[in-house]
Amino acid sequence: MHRPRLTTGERMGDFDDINARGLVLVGCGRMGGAMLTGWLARGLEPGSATVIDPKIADGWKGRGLRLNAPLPDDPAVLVLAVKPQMMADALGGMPRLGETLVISVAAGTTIATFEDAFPGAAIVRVMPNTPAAIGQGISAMIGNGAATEAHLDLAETLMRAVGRVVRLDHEDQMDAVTGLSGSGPAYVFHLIEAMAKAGEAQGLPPALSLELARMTVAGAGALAIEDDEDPGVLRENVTSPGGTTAAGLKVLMDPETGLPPLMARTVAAATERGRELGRGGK
Ligand SMILES: NC(=O)C1=CN([C@@H]2O[C@H](COP(=O)(O)OP(=O)(O)OC[C@H]3O[C@@H](n4cnc5c(N)ncnc54)[C@H](OP(=O)(O)O)[C@@H]3O)[C@@H](O)[C@H]2O)C=CC1
Ligand SMILES: O=C(O)[C@@H]1CCC=N1
Repeated sequence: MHRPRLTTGERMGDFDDINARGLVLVGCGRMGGAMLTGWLARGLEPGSATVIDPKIADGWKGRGLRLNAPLPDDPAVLVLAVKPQMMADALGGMPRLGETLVISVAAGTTIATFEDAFPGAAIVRVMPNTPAAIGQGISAMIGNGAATEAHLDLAETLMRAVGRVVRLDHEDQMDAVTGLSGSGPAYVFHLIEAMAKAGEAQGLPPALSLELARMTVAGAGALAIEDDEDPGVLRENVTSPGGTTAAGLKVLMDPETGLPPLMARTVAAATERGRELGRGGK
């Protein structure tokens, strides 16, 4: 099975340069907050992190972070984690930075937009996902022409602190990545909801049905990683000839009405929305 290059795990020492020069995080909501949690757990010194967010959540206060403080002159990295629709505002407030690597995790917003805002800067566009909050994310990244291997390694160090990392060949893959793995956790959570409802429809109590659905998705996901086996083989391992799974999959895998065409439309819609946001859509 073809697998892209994946890296995971990180040594504490890899934050040395970031701790010395500083990290700036602009936008500390769901995604920025998830990443910051992982970085602090992996060796980012709180006093090296300047966090800019006008409505910073109370949970971040009193932890030694530099909250809404003046930016350092030449931080190692500036991470932009505001909504694409807020990006122009956020960029408008940025001072000129020295040799700082600029990382954006925003859906849609293109490298060209950041090149206009930070002429000559090394820029890495990253698409993470929220399982980063528990170190189980997957991030895809691509750099601009000014981003050296050292810049890409620095971005990878940060993203490896919150999960696995894949490098893309072209920026135009980023919208499909967003539609698949960036948005994907929401699809999986909805799968849990739909399975739980389906169990209820067959007479199970709601709490029991939700527990069965949640652990089934979590366990199957963990097995898919641990076993390193093609998911089709894992599926066949569950499917006894003439058994219950075969009866269920006949419905789920129907090429006209089953999950494949539905998932194709789902990922296509999310991908197209990423493209729209990239064109400046609101
Ligand atoms: N959530 C996800 O699963 C993923 C999100 N992303 C990307 O991450 C980015 C952030 O998304 P998410 O974390 O969900 O959004 P959130 O709204 O949770 O977080 C964004 C934060 O930025 C704050 N903010 C708004 N404007 C500014 C500004 N000018 N300067 C500093 N902070 C500002 C917001 O404050 P306020 O609420 O007051 O506006 C908010 O706290 C988006 O670009 C999204 O595409 C990428 C992958 C996955
Ligand atoms: O919904 C969004 O636009 C963001 C990007 C990927 C996940 N959340």
